[in-house]
Amino acid sequence: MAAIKDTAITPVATSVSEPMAAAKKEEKENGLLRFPDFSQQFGLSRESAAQASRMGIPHWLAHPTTIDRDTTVPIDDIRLALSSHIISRCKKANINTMFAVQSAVIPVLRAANALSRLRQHVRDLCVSAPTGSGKTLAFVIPIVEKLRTRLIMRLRALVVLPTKDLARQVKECFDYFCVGTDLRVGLATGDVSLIKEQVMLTGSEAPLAGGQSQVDILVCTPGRLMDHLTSTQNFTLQHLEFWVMDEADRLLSEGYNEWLSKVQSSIEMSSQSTAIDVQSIDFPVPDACTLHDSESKLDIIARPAPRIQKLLFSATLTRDPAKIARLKLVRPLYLSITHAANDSNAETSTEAEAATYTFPSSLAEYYITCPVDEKPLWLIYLLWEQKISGGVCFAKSLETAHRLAQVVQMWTTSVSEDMWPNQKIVVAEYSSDLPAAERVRIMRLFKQGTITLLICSDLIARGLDIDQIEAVINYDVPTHMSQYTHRVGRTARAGRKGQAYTLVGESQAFHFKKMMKENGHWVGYLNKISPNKDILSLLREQYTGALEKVSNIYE
Ligand SMILES: Nc1ncnc2c1ncn2[C@@H]1O[C@H](COP(=O)(O)OP(=O)(O)OP(=O)(O)O)[C@@H](O)[C@H]1O
Repeated sequence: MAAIKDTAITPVATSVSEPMAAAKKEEKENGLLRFPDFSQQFGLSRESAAQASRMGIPHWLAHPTTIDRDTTVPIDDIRLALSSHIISRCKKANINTMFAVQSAVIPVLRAANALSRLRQHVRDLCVSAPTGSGKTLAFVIPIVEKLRTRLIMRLRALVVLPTKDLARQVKECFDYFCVGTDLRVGLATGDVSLIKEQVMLTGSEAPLAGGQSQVDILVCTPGRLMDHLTSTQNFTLQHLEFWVMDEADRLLSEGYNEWLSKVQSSIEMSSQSTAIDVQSIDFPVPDACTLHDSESKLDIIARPAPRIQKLLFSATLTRDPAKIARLKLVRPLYLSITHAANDSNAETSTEAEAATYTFPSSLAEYYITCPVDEKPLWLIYLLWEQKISGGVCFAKSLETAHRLAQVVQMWTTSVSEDMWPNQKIVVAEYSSDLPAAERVRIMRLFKQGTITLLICSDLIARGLDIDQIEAVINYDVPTHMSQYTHRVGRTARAGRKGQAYTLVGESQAFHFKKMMKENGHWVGYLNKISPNKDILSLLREQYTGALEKVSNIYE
């Protein structure tokens, strides 16, 4: 997810292949009109496709349309069909080419929007693309393009994200591209009171049969969306055209069960309520349907509601058939940004097929094996030896993060300056327990470089887009590949270089290696660091002192 920044960003290396010789029928239907690299060149083998079908994975999900992650397209390429408004906003943010995911998704959405006003034919889209590959702009740009010429304000785009921080980030991105248009973007995350949000969303009018909206685009978290569906007067999804689920696999996971069915039923109810007998209308004309509109009341009410296009984005999209079925997708198209070299790095063909996780090409990955009970010492060793600044260190729980931060802090204060020529380590704990203002302060100091290492739980493991993160350290070994993917994805974003280090306890080494191998991400990806024993024993002395001080705090 991205806030648009003023700083120059180096895009990934350009490798636009020739347009395909002939647009196939299927591609035309998808809106994939003669676009580069859209062949099924890295699709599943026949064998694994058969296996997918045995597992109940639908055909479309087992056969993604794949796009090489190094594909880029200039922003003024005719196939993107971008307006001068969007092009100038892009240029202002130093965005001169579209990344692979944007090059793939934007034409599909632009084509779908252009083809029919009623959009009855539109296909739902599932997009899987590596962390930091630019998924946010892939939906922000086409939505703004579609809506920026609208006449009246209605809630037409709903963007749902799992956390407040991510929602705020995406809202900033929409705000940036909406500058110079009449579009209004709302944020509903519970950061302000429900009443304030209600006034922001729908005003304070008496109930209107068709609802009313003061925003065109709403970025929200699932919990707050449910609050508005149940208790906000005039809040309606009946005019919705886009429903984006970013970090979709998270939104479909156990903890987020209820919201999906609530939104689905709200949409179904409103689509039924549009099938009104037009002769019998005697309720007040809904504001959202008529104000400033050139169309007549009957036109609007009699017309079927536009079909909502569901857009799912994730770096680790679920292939669980049951979860996917709950979404009730219509003619879904699955776009997957992947990497041809996945195949060449994998040891075996089974590994190549298992390589469903794609990582940024600018990411270097390392691991270091160490005794579990000495992990803090080895973390300190890594910080020192690898000269890590701008680092984020992930621990498995808030408690571990808290204790670890204390040990490292004690250690940094107990070593003499001359042990650290030209290197300063300033550590801060960053946790959901901290008040929001304190988190903002810590993040500001981190961005300024005053704090060099953030120690946290998985709070910011997903989606967060911070340029200054140069390295990620897995202090606790991730238990799932998707957890590993999202954590390390906080660095090496948008083509920038980044490093990921994993501290693997000796007893965890077997499972870590197994997980990586099963996911086709071991040989050629993970590099082992062998420690310098002399330096380690030098550091051990101060470390023991720091440990004692922390133990005293707890006694
Ligand atoms: N075409 C582009 N040119 C230059 N920079 C870009 C481009 N597109 C996106 N970016 C920048 O790339 C960074 C990562 O983008 P974004 O946050 O959308 O990634 P993401 O794919 O959503 O990652 P994650 O899966 O971790 O959420 C952002 O800082 C964004 O501004």
